[in-house]
Amino acid sequence: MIKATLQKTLNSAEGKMLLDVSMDLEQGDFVVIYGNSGAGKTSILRMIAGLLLPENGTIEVNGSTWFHASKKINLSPQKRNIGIVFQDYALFPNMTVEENLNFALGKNQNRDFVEELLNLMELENLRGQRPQNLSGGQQQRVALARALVRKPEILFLDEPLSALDHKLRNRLQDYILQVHKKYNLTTILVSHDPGEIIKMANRVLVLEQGKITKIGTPLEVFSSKKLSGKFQFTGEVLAIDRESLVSILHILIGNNVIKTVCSTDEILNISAGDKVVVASKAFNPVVTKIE
Ligand SMILES: Nc1ncnc2c1ncn2[C@@H]1O[C@H](COP(=O)(O)OP(=O)(O)OP(=O)(O)O)[C@@H](O)[C@H]1O
Repeated sequence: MIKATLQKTLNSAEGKMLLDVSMDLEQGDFVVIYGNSGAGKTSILRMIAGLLLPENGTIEVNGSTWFHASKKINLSPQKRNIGIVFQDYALFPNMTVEENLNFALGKNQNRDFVEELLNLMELENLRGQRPQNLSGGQQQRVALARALVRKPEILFLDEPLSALDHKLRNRLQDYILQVHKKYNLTTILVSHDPGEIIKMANRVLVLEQGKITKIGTPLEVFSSKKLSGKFQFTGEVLAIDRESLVSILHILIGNNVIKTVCSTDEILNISAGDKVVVASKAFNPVVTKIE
């Protein structure tokens, strides 16, 4: 269980911004922090990890106090058992895959766990390779395995998949879900991708200007009651052909682009690049076998 109350004044592009959040996460939760660039998502992770000092607040993890401003308790990052994966893999370039993992082992820790992770992440055949010889997806699997070597209770993923193409993202998401369940982790992911969030998370915290403005399941957060339909997909608007009465939206859903006709009034506040939910009640789809 993670209980945290955090306050810190950050310097945003528009001037000072007070980050002021409270969260109460259960063991085994898969939580996403969702919000605009600069909202303070990474700062929250860094504070819980002990890499950024809050001005005020408390952090309690599974009954032990990691940070308590007024009691002057502040555990060092090394004593906070968290695995972290960032977007930019951050692997040691002069070490092989296996050496990168061994380097993260604790003093008295058994090497068997490195073997288990190499096996689980399907990295055995790459164990002797240096990072520069690996694809982005392979490097990120190594980074994920390395983050787990110390058997953390908590896994932080700060947009780890945003540099990968769609297919690789999907595969990596499956690896992440697998380790999250297998090791009963409490996972916090920073993501901008509603599709990814719906697939992975059981809870979403929406962060705006340093404050949590919404908490809920992914569907509660990304779809309104008005949109409750038999089918709901999340996607990204690629382009809009606006006509006088109707407009055609080109929406990327997974690997597919769909075109949908909307009344021009209905989509006045939507532009290319927006994330949207597409819902429908009124049709019965035809399902045809393709393989
Ligand atoms: N140590 C710090 N002291 C003061 N301000 C900081 C500090 N670190 C970051 N900031 C500022 O706090 C704001 C929030 O940064 P943060 O990286 O947490 O945002 P974010 O939501 O993760 O954004 P992005 O999605 O772009 O990564 C930014 O304006 C940043 O410049």
